[in-house]
Amino acid sequence: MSDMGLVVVGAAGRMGRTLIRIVAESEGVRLVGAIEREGAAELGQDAGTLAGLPPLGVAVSDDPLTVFARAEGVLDFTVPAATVGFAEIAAQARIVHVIGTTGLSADQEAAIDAAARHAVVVKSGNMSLGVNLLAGLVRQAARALDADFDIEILEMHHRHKIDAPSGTALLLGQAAAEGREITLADHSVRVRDGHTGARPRGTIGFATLRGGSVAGDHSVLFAGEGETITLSHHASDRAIFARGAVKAARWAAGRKPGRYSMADVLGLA
Ligand SMILES: NC(=O)C1=CN([C@@H]2O[C@H](COP(=O)(O)OP(=O)(O)OC[C@H]3O[C@@H](n4cnc5c(N)ncnc54)[C@H](OP(=O)(O)O)[C@@H]3O)[C@@H](O)[C@H]2O)C=CC1
Ligand SMILES: O=C(O)C1=N[C@H](C(=O)O)C[C@H](O)C1
Repeated sequence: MSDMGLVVVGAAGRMGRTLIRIVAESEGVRLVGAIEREGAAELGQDAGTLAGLPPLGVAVSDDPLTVFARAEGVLDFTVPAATVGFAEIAAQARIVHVIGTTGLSADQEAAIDAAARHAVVVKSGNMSLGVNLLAGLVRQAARALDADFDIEILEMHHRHKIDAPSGTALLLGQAAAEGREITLADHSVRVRDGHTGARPRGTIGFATLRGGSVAGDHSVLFAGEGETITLSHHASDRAIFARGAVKAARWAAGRKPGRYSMADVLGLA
């Protein structure tokens, strides 16, 4: 079987460069395209050079329509509006779309659902094995502990991150809500400021820290009377997300159109 041809969009970004490196060193896949937005300084550069590797013979382009036509999958860690556009083009080309982008609105999520009627989409707020395993543990703990245990989700990321709470924090919140058999949207507290009053029982709180170069730290606290259980994940290298994305693309190849999660890919669903 020939290697799966992958395109990295947002090629010059933190994740884009990491993805190019991981695709180049992974078995069963090869880089066939690298996309940046119109006007980007990196257009025309070799994708390998951009990622700190020897040249790969793939020039960065701003023409996804042409590049997707010669690919079997797209790895997309960009921004929500760009991801919605790429989803339409990937669906037209009937190729796998692996989406790591976070911070999509409800309307943007609906656009991804629409694209997934025609193409295989794997979307997750976190592509690492560790976080997806953690989500299962959080679900289990939330099922075992009643609302006497307050659930709080704490995340910290680098100073450049533009969305909050992180996609991972929301994924972990969703897992906790499922364990408790409640709806996250009706129980989440995402902001606290000033005279807030006492904590409403049964809510799931989110706290966001931003600073430095932190790749992604998440903790879920179950705080009871006299004891607190903390479940945590610490990312020290973005390669964990990129390896997960490559795994997802390979898993998705040849599947029925639809929207899948990383838990599906890892057999944790
Ligand atoms: N699910 C997961 O496991 C993970 C998800 N993420 C998510 O991935 C996303 C990207 O993160 P990160 O790499 O740190 O961000 P960066 O800002 O470093 O990278 C995003 C890249 O996308 C480019 N871009 C923006 N619009 C377009 C467009 N229309 N066409 C092509 N390229 C475009 C940006 O270019 P420019 O800067 O010139 O605008 C930039 O190079 C975030 O949403 C983040 O939360 C990150 C890590 C793991
Ligand atoms: O922006 C990032 O960097 C990350 N974003 C994802 C998120 O929003 O959870 C995943 C990871 O934590 C890194």
